[in-house]
Amino acid sequence: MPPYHLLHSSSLFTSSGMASCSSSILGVPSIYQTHDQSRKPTSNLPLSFRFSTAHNYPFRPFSSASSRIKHGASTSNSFVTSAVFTPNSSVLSEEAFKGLGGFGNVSDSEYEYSEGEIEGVINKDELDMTKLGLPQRLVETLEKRGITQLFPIQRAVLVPALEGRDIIARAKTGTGKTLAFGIPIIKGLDDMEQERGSLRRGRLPKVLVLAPTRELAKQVEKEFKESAPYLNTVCIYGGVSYVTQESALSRGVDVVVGTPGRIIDLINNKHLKLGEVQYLVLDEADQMLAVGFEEDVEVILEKLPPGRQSMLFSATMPGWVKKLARKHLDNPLTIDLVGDNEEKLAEGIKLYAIQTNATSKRSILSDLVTVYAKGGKAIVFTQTKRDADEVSLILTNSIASEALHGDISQHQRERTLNGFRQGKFTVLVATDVAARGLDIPNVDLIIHYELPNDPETFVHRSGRTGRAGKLGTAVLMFTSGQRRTVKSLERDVGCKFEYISPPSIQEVLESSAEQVVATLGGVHPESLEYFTPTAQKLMEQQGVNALAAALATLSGFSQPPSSRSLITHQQGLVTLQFTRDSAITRGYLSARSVTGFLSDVYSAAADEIGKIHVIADEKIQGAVFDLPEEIAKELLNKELPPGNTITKITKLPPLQDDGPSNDYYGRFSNSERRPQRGSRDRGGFRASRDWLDGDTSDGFKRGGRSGRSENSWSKNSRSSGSDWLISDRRSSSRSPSFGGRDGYNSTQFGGACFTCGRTGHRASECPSKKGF
Ligand SMILES: Nc1ncnc2c1ncn2[C@@H]1O[C@H](COP(=O)(O)OP(=O)(O)OP(=O)(O)O)[C@@H](O)[C@H]1O
Repeated sequence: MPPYHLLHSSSLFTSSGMASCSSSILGVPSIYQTHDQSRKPTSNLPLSFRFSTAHNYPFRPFSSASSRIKHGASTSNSFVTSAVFTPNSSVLSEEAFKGLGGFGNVSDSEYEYSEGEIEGVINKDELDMTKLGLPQRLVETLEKRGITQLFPIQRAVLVPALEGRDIIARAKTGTGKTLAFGIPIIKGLDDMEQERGSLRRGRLPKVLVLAPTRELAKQVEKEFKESAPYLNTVCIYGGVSYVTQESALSRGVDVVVGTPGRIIDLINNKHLKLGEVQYLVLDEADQMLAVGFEEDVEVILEKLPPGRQSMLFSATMPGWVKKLARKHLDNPLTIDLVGDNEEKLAEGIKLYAIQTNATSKRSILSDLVTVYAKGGKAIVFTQTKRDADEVSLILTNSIASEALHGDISQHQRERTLNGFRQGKFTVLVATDVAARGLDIPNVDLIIHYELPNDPETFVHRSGRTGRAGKLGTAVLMFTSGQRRTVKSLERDVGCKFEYISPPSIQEVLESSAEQVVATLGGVHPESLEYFTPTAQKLMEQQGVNALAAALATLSGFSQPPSSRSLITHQQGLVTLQFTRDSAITRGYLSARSVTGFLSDVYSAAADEIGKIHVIADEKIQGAVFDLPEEIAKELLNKELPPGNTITKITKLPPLQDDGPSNDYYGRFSNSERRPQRGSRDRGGFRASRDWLDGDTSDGFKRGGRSGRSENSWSKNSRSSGSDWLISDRRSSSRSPSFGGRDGYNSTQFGGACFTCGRTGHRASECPSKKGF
């Protein structure tokens, strides 16, 4: 048997090693039985893996980018097939795909395969749950949940995991990592049970899964319980009574899933004994570090018996995770379905970015939810617990919403999440504690109400939608000062945003009406009978207006929507466009000349005007600006000198400065009370530590956030990470959530005077005007 290039933890990703190449371990008719030196890849690929959209795979792993098999050079002592299959530039050991088709043992070359070449090679049966030699009862429970075919990460992990290999793996969000370790473990337990007879009372756990958050732990527990209800799975986490967990353990247990703090407590009080653990899973290992669990994890790992099998799932590979892997994993195989260069987000997530400011973002938020979630579920991510509460409260006026963060009791958090899962309310406003691992089916929209702290958080937040192959939308809200950070984000994550404007009133009304129409479809026919006579009478009397009135009321628009600025989206303002005929008036149009013009026509308008934006079109001399509704109405009625026009517009033309340059333009940004810098609870990981394992007595002592993780999975992200931090820091000083400039006076005019150009007073109060 020739040696194969494997990805080892000893060098963590580069060294070579020996591997056996067993076949048909799952009863899969394997094309790849041995590494035959004589086989060479040709256009008839020996490697086979088919990812066809017809099978509804969670992402297009091997299709969009060319997929590569790298064949390494012969070494002096042996021929090394560096058969690293790189779907979408992912690094994936050949070992992981044993049984899926042969990697030829070939000469020193590299092959690029097109989508067409890759497709059509793998045998579909190789992903079919019924044909993998899995326990029948597992196949049946999975089938009942609609899980009939392996997802790529599950297929990649399955064979080596069943062979007993230690594994380090990563895959994109929502691609089924839980079952990737769950299926082989359940099969392993099933085999053990067959050998040893029925499961005895008081038995010690064979499986330990460590998760960084309670919610994630509960989810993994759920996945095990739903897939193998015949096993006893116990979830151990803080914030709830010890008694239930202790008695569950004493009854005998197969799988323990939990957060490190409570697990340590139960080990210490001797209710949890790890002496028979045969499988260890470290889920979201990098997150353990981020939330300060590293010490606990190390203590737990020391207590596990040697010879167990370990699997480590991690989105990034900070030094601590590498060290952990080196110390506690045995010659692990690395499976990376994300890769360095390609997009880190799961396929099917459409990304939008919208520039907002402190004043407008709340009103824009509810419109974004209306237009982009279309009545489905949405999660809004805020930076702080306080923001989560406030935003949820404000949204509740128009859309049913609840907040979720670490200050909410464990029981309430579970109620909230269940309510959201069941569709009792449609918008969850959460801090980043909900960013990782939460698997809530059919979340249509993610809104980043505040920029995430780092690219990984962006990926994980966004990954709460577009799960298991479904489509989803994520919208990033940012201020003008954060543009650079948004660009860094695109670079780091390998994604592209489509920049959008706030939804227009028309779009909001249309979406609301569509949602009402969808709800109408759910009215029970028997209920209809009660209302039909009245409906008929109304139709006779009012025709289509009757229906329109019903739609308007149900949409929450029984009163016409108030006007809204197209520039700031603030209610009660109207955006007007001023143009002058360049044939009549020569010269450059400036903001000051617009104010001057307005002063002559209607001075109240000049006094009340917000920031003036000059139109970016060489052929048009014009500008747009906001005015309060009443003043705008008056102005529109004024007679203007020939060659000048003022109109109310419904769509913004391209503007020279691309919208407001900071959060302090014109009087209209003053209306919102701004909290003082420092008075905010910054939330973040440290503050959210109690969410994770809140029952531990030492609270945050174990370290909280241990600094930003270095990311060795991605060469790019390390270098650009510092960019990110720099731009983030820079932007945070301007961030609306921290109140902007120190000493900001909420009653003071924040814009520049259009007469003299100085800040701090309006044109009407301009000292220089007195001399006119
Ligand atoms: N083979 C499959 N077929 C259909 N659905 C599946 C399959 N495997 C997993 N799922 C479902 O896909 C969803 C996402 O799975 P899971 O939560 O394990 O993803 P994940 O990769 O761990 O995501 P994250 O990185 O966000 O934690 C779950 O609802 C799960 O039940």
